Amino acid sequence: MEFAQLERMSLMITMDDIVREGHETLRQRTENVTLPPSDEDQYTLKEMLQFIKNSQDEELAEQYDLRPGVGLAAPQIGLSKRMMAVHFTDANGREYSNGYYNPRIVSHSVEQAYLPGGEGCLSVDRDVPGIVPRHARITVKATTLDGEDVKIRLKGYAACVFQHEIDHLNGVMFYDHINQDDPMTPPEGAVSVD
Ligand SMILES: O=CN(O)C[C@@H](CC1CCCC1)C(=O)N1NCCC[C@H]1C(=O)Nc1ccccn1
Ligand code: NI
Repeated sequence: MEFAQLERMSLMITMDDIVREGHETLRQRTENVTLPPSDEDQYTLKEMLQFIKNSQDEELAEQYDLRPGVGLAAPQIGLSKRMMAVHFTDANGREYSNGYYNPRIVSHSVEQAYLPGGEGCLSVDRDVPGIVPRHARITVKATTLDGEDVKIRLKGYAACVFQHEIDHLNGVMFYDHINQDDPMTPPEGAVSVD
């Protein structure tokens, strides 16, 4: 591998690598990743997962000025590819920490859910108040960082996080879902996620 590629490969992701609103990749549909993934795609997805972990480490977040996050999608680092990473523990103490290629929602509940405090985004440097209606339960098929084809059933906070990330892969931002006429009123029958 030539030096330039090695040099690019050795850099950790910081906030400087995260594109903000107005950058075209945030509004593009991404292309599927060809599997098995190239060394470069594998390295990138590993770095995306590492960024999320680093962002939740107080010392590293302080040292590198990272905004704590629980998920990251490739368009947020200017890469129009169907890749995302998550690292968080849900209210039941279940841990989610992995990178995914070509995640897709294969089924979902009619029932809706929402995070009571609304949502934010590392690519959005402003508060956008409002309820973001999500599917309360989803089933996701994807290939993990380790190359395993998985089918995951998600509900609650985890379902919201995965939907937020998969939205990015389709050029959708969280505020696209907010009801402009009545942003703070949850849709009929929607449940709040604790
Ligand atoms: O596309 C991905 N993103 O834009 C990062 C987002 C993803 C979440 C937003 C709502 C559901 C998924 C993200 O993580 N945030 N949004 C902006 C600031 C806060 C931050 C967050 O929620 N941090 C956090 C850290 C530790 C524990 C709990 N929360
Ligand atoms: Ni986001």
